[in-house]
Amino acid sequence: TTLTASIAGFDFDNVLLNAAGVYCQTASELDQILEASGAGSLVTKSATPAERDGNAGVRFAEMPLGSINSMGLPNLGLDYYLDYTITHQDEKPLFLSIAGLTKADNLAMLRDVQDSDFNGLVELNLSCPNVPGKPQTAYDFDTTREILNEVFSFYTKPLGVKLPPYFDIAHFDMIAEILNDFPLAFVNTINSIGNGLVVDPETDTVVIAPKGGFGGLGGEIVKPTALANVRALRQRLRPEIKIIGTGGVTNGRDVYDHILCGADLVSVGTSLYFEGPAIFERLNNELIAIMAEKGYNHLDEFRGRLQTLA
Ligand SMILES: O=C(O)c1[nH]c(=O)[nH]c(=O)c1Cl
Repeated sequence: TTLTASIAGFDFDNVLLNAAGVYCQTASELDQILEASGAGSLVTKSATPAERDGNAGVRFAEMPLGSINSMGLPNLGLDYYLDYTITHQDEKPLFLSIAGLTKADNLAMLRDVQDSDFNGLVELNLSCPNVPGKPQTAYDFDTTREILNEVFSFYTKPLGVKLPPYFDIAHFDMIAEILNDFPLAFVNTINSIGNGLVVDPETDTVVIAPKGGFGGLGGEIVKPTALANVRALRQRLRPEIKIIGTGGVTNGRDVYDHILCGADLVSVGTSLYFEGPAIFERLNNELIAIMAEKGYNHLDEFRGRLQTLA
């Protein structure tokens, strides 16, 4: 059974990696993903130009069927993650995630990466829901087109975007129309479902401190939305734009479902947070078992082959 996939000429020897933000804040965490058997790649915590503390107070909580977070983009700054990825980029194809708070910050960071020795893939995060006062960029279609226009006026290395979930067929059409106009290597869908609210039944309070308890949802609970976004974008995007499926992966069947909906790579967030990097080997083994049951030897035999009903 081969679990290979490729994006922008990079060959991945298996389809799994971490979701940006999970297990990827420090070199120590990143090393654990890099060395984890079953992880084909890694992505760094979304970087801003300078180091950030992020939001104050309790900012992550487990809930039934998933997690809620309002981290607020805590990160060690672009140079830290650029150093890490340049150091390790010959070991596996790597993703560097960036999330500027302004268009100017995104463009400045991309100029730095363009001029650096990093030759891996950049994931431009247009979907952070947790910076107070900042909207999720990719819900603003005009701004998204404007940013991509400026990015591709100078950036020539492989680049993809991390998208928020969309919930309206018209919005799938609109974002795909924009993305198809650009030489994107991939899209990663979905980011957390923004601004959910969880109540602690013991205390009648919210469970995280920032923003009055509103935070991004991840885990099992988001799987149907994640699969819908993977499927809808696969149906609409040019085939050259690959898809990283993220959201709701807890077992091999979830990985299989993301691929069936069209994903080329599959990333794991909430479950990785709770289980640790050993999850990658488990997920790969479970995926291989499902493929064996179905007589598949390669992902190409079922990628994107979700059937509709007559
Ligand atoms: O609060 C965060 O740091 C965060 N949290 C998320 O769930 N998605 C993101 O893209 C980011 Cl940047």
